[in-house]
Amino acid sequence: MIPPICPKHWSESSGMTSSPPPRHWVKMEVERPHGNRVSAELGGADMTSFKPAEQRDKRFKVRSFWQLLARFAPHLRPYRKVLVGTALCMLAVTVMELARPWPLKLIFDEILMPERSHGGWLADLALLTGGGATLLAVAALSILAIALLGGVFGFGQAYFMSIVSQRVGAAIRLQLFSHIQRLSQSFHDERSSGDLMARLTGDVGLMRQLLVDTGFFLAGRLLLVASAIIVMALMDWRLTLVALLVLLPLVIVTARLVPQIKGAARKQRRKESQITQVMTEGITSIRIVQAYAQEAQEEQRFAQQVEGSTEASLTGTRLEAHLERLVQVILAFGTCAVVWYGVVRVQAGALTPGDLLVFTAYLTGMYKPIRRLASISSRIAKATVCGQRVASILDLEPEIRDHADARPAPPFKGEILFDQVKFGYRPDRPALRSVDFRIAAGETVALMGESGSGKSTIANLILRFYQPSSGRVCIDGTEVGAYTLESLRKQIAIVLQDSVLFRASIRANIAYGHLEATMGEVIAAAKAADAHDFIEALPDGYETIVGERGASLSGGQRQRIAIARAMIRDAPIIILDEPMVGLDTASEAEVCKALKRLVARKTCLVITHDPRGALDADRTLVLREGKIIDVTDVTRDQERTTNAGITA
Ligand SMILES: Nc1ncnc2c1ncn2[C@@H]1O[C@H](COP(=O)(O)OP(=O)(O)OP(=O)(O)O)[C@@H](O)[C@H]1O
Repeated sequence: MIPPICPKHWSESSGMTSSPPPRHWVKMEVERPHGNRVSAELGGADMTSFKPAEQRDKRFKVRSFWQLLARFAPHLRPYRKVLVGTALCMLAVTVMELARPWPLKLIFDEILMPERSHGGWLADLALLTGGGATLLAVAALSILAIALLGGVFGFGQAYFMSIVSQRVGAAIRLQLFSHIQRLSQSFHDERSSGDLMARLTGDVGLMRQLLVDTGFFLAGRLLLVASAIIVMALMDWRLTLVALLVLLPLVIVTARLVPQIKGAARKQRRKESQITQVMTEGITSIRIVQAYAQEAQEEQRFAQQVEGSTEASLTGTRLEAHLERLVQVILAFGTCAVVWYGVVRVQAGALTPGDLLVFTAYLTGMYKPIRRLASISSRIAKATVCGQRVASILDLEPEIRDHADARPAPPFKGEILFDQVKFGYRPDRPALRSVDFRIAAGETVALMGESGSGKSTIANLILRFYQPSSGRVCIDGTEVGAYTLESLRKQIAIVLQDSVLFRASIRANIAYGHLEATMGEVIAAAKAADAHDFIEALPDGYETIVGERGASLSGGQRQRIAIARAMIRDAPIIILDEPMVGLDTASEAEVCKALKRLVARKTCLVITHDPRGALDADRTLVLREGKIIDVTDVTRDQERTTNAGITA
């Protein structure tokens, strides 16, 4: 089978390989009639370890938070003005934080204990206001003004920050989505959609939140700590040294515990991603799950992942709590030493009581981010894991892409040539062994053969989803690799056994084959596909939203919409992959009629098990174990087998 189509797999005649889809299409959800792959990946393997062949030698670049910031910093560029606004607000907030204890110093040194004043600009202010009640009013109103201004600038900072954070998150998500859409089939063969969803939703969201919010928080705190240290040093460098002494034990403790916290946070984040993965697979594959009555098994698998995540989370929380207690004790020693030595300095007349007040206030501000060291490290570790998971996808180059000298394909006549084509999805397992055939323009050729003989692989190579390991696949005498992917695929229309319908109107689903199509063209295509009458009979006609998974339509109706979609594309080459399998006799007759109209005067390759599905093909090619064998040979084989059976 050709893999089922959806935006992540391929676009059925969409030509979405190198230009982004129009906005109204991006929103559509994908319907996959038989649910997602339920495969060996069910165990929720850690997909960060995945490296496709072409990437195996590349070392992963993002290892630390700073590398992560550097990696995604270009996304900040469009928001330079907002960033300047954030920086200015941050600066103002820092100034307000620094100013906060000064009115109290004014009250202590110039109102309560003027005899201990050391002069300076506060004493000048006291003189200017005449002291007493006026000075007290100035001090009290300053407290209010500083708080108000701090609040206003703090709001501005949070507002600008959220703009940057949301926009950057959206840009990264869009970049990742576009990139995933352009990655080759070989990549999608190996990835579960659950893993990709986890990266697109959870990882990008968390990374954005932590990267921008934690980044700004750290920047703000660093600014405050640096300016507080400068002001403190100017006031009394000895006391500042005492305040900074606590850094030594802090460094020792954090050097021991932070890596463990980071390890636990990384593990927890990976487990959370696996939960999303298992959850997405369970929900998107609900038909298979219910059909096989595997709900209990899915629940168990989900519970296992939740348990793993809870354990990692508990380990992280325990380590964080441990570090927090230690930091608190060390900081308490620091505060104790500063207050002790500070009082000695006040008694010695080197500082005023107000100075000590400012000192202790700054100390609190300085110690605040240190106290949050544990949670910050854990957030940083999580952001790094998320960033790594996102960057590891963005770093992948599509295996199949336009060659440097690729040119747009001219309008095809439709001749297809396979010349000594060899190909294997895995190097050790050939799917095609030296395949040779030619389909003339306008010819309909049926491709038959037992399951696994390589029929869909031939279609995959015509669409250039994969690269042959040797030999040539040509259209109109030119190798498909010489054309740009978009121009090649735009001239091929496909209809599959399980046609994918998007969660959108029937009109939009048909127009997917040719986005600029007019309503008249949509109706004409539907009429040609024998779909017009049943569409008109639906309550909203062409505007009927196809229910999730196309549940409101029968298999035959879905197929006829898919045929209309291929019809509207008016492509010179049509590929039909078992389009009538699973239909009842009545639907089969209707679909067959529509298909015959679709393939008239086009080059058509019909993949089928059943001679009835060959649509009066001009020729039949038969594949066996990756090799073409002439139809007459097969007939002879069959006759021989039949005769042998009769003789026996
Ligand atoms: N994405 C893939 N990765 C690895 N092996 C694959 C992949 N797709 C197909 N194969 C293998 O390649 C061989 C040919 O597969 P292909 O799908 O072309 O057969 P087919 O004749 O179309 O079968 P069917 O009629 O059952 O759809 C098979 O052995 C199959 O297991």
